[in-house]
Amino acid sequence: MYLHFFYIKMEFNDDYEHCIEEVLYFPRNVPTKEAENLYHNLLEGCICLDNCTKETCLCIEKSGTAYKFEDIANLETYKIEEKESEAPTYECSSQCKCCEKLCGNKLVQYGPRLGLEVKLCINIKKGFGLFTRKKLYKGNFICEYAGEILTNQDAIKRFQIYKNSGKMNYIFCINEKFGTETLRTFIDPTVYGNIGRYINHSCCPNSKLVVIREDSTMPVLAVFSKGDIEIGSEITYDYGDDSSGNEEDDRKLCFCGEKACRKYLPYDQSLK
Ligand SMILES: C[S@@+](CC[C@H](N)C(=O)[O-])C[C@H]1O[C@@H](n2cnc3c(N)ncnc32)[C@H](O)[C@@H]1O
Repeated sequence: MYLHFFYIKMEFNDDYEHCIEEVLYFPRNVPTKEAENLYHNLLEGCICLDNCTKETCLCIEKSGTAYKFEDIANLETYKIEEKESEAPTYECSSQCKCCEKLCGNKLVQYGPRLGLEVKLCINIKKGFGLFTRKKLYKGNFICEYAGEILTNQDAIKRFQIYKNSGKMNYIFCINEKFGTETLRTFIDPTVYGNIGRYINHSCCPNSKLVVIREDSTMPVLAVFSKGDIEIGSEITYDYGDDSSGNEEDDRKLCFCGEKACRKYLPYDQSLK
């Protein structure tokens, strides 16, 4: 009886809603019909008999790092380690043989942490933003950036439609390098998405993006804190390196308010 109680995992509970009616809450990525076949390959899982460790687990070995935690049963205590390579982090999944409750290599798949809040930013030109009502520590998982997964062609088409109708851009392109190949994945939470869609850009951000893989080759984009984040702070990450150009090139002004502001929001030239 005591053991049973000890092993109950305090899972995150994805009970957020959108504050905008026309947006539908989708907790995880969903490929469109056109993109469905891009990610049909299942990944090999681990064969750990009980808990997963750096020494035994194939998924942790592929990642190069493991999550650190004070309490395996409390996901709020989990932290991602810094790693030198930009290789994805492989979480254990339905393909693995390890024991669900004893595995410390599952985090992002349980959904966003509690205590996040969507509200209008003080500078209303930024629109809504995502804020935390709880203190976060360096390496804590915040939420996924989930939405529809698009083909390259659809991403270009939709980007133009959104731009011509004066809408904000939510399409995010993940660029992953595998040797000489670059894999580009487009996530669009404009209509179907989760709470991650409200995260604004900052030129001096408090969070970063990490690419995760679970049971398939479809990437999952996860937001982790870069340092400690105080109660009430807005969660931000850097949308990308390319802040070149000017308003004549349709560049949007950045209102992050940081001293080191690069003046324009980063822009993905390939969607132009
Ligand atoms: C992913 S959405 C972020 C959430 C958005 N603010 C909202 O109200 O839903 C990206 C859009 O937010 C706005 N945005 C994000 N960061 C900004 C910043 N630092 N300065 C100005 N606008 C920003 C831009 O319009 C951008 O296209």
